[in-house]
Amino acid sequence: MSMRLPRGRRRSPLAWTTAVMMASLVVLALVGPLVWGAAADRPDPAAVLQGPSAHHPFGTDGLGRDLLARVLTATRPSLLFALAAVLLGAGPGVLLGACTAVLGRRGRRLTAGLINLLLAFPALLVAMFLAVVCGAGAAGAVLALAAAGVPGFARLAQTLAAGVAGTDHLASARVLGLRRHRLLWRHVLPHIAEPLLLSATTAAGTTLVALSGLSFLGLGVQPPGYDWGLLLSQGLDRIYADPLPALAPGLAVLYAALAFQLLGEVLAGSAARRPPAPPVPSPAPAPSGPAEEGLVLQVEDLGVELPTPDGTIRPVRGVSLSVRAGEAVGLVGESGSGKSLTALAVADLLPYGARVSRRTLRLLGADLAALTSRERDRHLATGLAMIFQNPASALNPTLRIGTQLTETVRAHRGASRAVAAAQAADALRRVALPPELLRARPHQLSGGQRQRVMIAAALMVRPGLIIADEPTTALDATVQRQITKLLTDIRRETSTAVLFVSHDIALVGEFCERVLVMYAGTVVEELPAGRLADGARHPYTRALVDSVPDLAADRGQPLRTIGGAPPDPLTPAPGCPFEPRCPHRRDGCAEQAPPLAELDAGHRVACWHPLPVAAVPERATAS
Ligand SMILES: Nc1ncnc2c1ncn2[C@@H]1O[C@H](COP(=O)(O)OP(=O)(O)OP(=O)(O)O)[C@@H](O)[C@H]1O
Repeated sequence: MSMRLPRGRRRSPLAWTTAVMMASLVVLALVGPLVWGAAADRPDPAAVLQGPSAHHPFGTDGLGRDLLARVLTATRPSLLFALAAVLLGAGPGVLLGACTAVLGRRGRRLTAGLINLLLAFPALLVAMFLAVVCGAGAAGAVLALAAAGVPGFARLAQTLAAGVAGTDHLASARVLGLRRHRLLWRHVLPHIAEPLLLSATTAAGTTLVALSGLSFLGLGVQPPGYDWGLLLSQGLDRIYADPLPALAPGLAVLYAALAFQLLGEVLAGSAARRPPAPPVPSPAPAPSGPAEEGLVLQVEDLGVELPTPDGTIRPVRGVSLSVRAGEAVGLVGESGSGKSLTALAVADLLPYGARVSRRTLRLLGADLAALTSRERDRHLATGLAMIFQNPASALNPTLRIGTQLTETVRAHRGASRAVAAAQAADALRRVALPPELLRARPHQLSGGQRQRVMIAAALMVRPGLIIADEPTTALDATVQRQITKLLTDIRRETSTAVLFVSHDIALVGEFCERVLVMYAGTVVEELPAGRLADGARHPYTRALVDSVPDLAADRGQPLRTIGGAPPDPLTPAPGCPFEPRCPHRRDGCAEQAPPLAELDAGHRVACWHPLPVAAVPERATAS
């Protein structure tokens, strides 16, 4: 986390003023008691309650002690007590709020309810009540203000953590099976630390004022100790005769509070904000069907339901797929066809609120539904790796590459730091990256290098299956080829299976051995990749293949697209979902959805009237 100011800010008058004010406070807090401490405590019966003079610029108090020395000396306790109250309040508050990003659904609800309940009590009243209960004194006042600050920090941390909860790198860390406390310390707190620190800075100013207020009311620091609040209260009796003994500590409080506010303001100008979104894994009930020999992944009748503001949608319906060891299976379809949700359902990474149904869900032979949630996490962590579309967001920007590569094997396989580092260096070499990159941070790498790092991270756990969700979409064509070649080499060398999710049917055709075509949440055709170009029998698959431009295409003509739009997931029609867009539709197609029927070995299609193999397809409407 960097708190350095941008060049412009560092030079701005506001930044300079803030720096000078903060520096003066720090210096006074450090040297004040050493330089003026003795004078501040030395009584002088001959100079009791004197007004300002050359010898005592702010006058003296009832025991003849020099008030300037006392105000300067009070800088240290005043600041220390305020900072202690902020830290003691921020610690539990931040933990309470941030843990909502890693807790299960129930835990998150309970925590959110608790935070809401705490926020219902006015902070200042709570502070005064607790100060009375704890008894007058500095410790009681600090604890009271700390307790009153907990709900505010908790709410802020909860809101910020909700933003982190939706990020790919937290999903990556989850799929690696990291325990909750690791997720919290490594993947949530570093990302929300900056705005929290800014908020704590500002809170230090308001807490200082509140603490002075408690001392002023006699509930805070007690004599013979003193802070600015107590000095203010002692000077108030004679404010009409000698205003300075009351004004000086009051101005000191104002000065310090302003310095903290400005510091927060200046730092906030350089802080980055992150967008929020709330996802978590979802449970899956009911036992799975029988295991099939040789399958790395066996999915039967998978369905996903999602609540939306307009009603519940079923973006994945009755999807069945299987992947064998070392095989590459492509999942292809237009945007919104349900590819990613299918992949996320397998990895137990669906968004919050999603409901999963399935007849069978087996990874490496194990029925995921039959495992306890801890066993399932562990099985997924060691059996499956996920590569996301955007390697920039899938890697944690605050951690070095080495840390990100090693943390899974250290957590799951108990590898020592040295062994894990050696394995990470090997993994980097296998993806053609120099081991020196272990010390680099994600921002120092190119997009292609980051995606190689993601693949290296996947290799570290030696998974049976890699799910690659649009792994090359964010990369240029050359790097795209390098990454798919790398995945092919890894697959051949290690027999790792790959489920390759992409909207690019040409790429899937090249990379995969088998292809499943999805439309409106269902699989409409499954066929060997080699038969895509001329053997596709579903009109939708044909249209997808035909929409791929080639070098021979006439550049004067518009690119071929599929006319019409996918069906509204809120109002699914009873018949074939592609019927309204299908150039080959016939009577009856709209009445009942066709089942996924086997045409010949390895080729299944969900169409009432599959296109004949030899037919020259009627091109989909150009639009
Ligand atoms: N969290 C969510 N809440 C509501 N609807 C969602 C959510 N996530 C996805 N959907 C909807 O579910 C459908 C399928 O989404 P999914 O991401 O699986 O599609 P996709 O085929 O992977 O598309 P893309 O290639 O654009 O990612 C889409 O209509 C999408 O709008």
